[in-house]
Amino acid sequence: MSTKSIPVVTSNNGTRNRGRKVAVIGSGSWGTTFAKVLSDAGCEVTVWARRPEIASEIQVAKRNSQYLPGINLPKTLKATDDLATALKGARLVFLAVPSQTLRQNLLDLEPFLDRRSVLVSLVKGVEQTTTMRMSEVIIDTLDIGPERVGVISGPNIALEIAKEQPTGAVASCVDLQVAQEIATSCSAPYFRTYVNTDVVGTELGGVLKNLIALAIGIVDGVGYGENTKAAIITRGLAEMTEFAVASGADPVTLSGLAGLGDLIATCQSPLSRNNTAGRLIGQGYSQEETREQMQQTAEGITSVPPVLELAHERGIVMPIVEQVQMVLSGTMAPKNLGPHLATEDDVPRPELRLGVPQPGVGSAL
Ligand SMILES: NC(=O)c1ccc[n+]([C@@H]2O[C@H](COP(=O)([O-])OP(=O)(O)OC[C@H]3O[C@@H](n4cnc5c(N)ncnc54)[C@H](O)[C@@H]3O)[C@@H](O)[C@H]2O)c1
Ligand SMILES: O=P(O)(O)OC[C@H](O)CO
Repeated sequence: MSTKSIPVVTSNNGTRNRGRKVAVIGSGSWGTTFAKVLSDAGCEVTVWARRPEIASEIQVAKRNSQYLPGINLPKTLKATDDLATALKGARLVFLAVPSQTLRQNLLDLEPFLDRRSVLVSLVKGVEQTTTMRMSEVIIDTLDIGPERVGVISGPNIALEIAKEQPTGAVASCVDLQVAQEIATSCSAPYFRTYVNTDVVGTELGGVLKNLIALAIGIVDGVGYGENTKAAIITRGLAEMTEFAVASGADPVTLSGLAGLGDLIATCQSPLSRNNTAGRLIGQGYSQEETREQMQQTAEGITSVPPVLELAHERGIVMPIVEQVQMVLSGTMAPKNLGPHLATEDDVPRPELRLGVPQPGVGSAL
């Protein structure tokens, strides 16, 4: 056997990002992990933590033992509980807080923002009270143009990435140059970031896969096997695509990392909080008991009602998401969730239609 050494894949972003100051708002599992990615890509990173004890543990011990047990964070990573300190000199500001608190967090940080800064959402939820996507919440709250707002999404289970297991993501902004700047800042040797300008599709991929992962968790909790799960994933992708296209997304985005890629990761991983929440509900725990058991954010649970509200407005049928809603509200037993009850057809329908689903031209579902 040859003893030749195998070349190690490295990134030159360490030098490309030299001197680039960035801030990460939120120090839960994803905020802390993403701060590590940015640091490993060569950026000068400061994380803002709401709780002083978490800021202090990251700053001093280079650990976040509540969210990333056993992970050593980069020596250069800084943390603070002071927004002004975190945002000083940051051209890129990455947001990693729960979707339902983002609006208030933005109001709090607005006085300290550089006027040229770009805000990048890492959040995969919808605001319940307004049904807005996170990029819309940013634009609405800060009254800034879409060229100053980006989104990053993809198959990104935090703990795997914190262990430097390789994966990819997409950085999206209506301005391609800004998307490229964001992608450069977070391209580390184990984290490959692609670009697109389809903010709607990139963002909705991350929101909608959580709802399908809840369904997968529910049937897993019931004890159903791989056929049921494969059918839900496949039909789930069709629901996601139809909803996203009706919202203005490019269907191609939904077959990329932010759509299919993230759907696979979230539906397969026992580390996924949405998958886990679904599993607990499938095992018979109430929504309240499930919330109590979950120590971390499961965005899917709060996104179901606003997504269905938007689907009804747009004339989109989402049988799997409707079933998840019925299970969550206690009007359907978890064992009844599955593609067999999704529709009642007089005449069996074709499985797939060629071409792109068009809003208002009959449902692909
Ligand atoms: N964890 C992942 O693998 C992952 C990956 C990609 C995207 N995301 C998305 O990132 C977002 C954040 O998720 P997470 O995994 O970091 O969640 P988490 O539950 O691990 O952490 C949430 C953080 O927000 C803080 N927080 C709670 N209320 C707050 C408030 N009012 N103001 C400010 N901070 C508050 C918590 O203290 C915690 O630090 C979610 O939208 C999630 O979908 C998570
Ligand atoms: O743990 P979840 O279910 O919030 O999923 C985490 C990420 O979104 C996976 O990409």
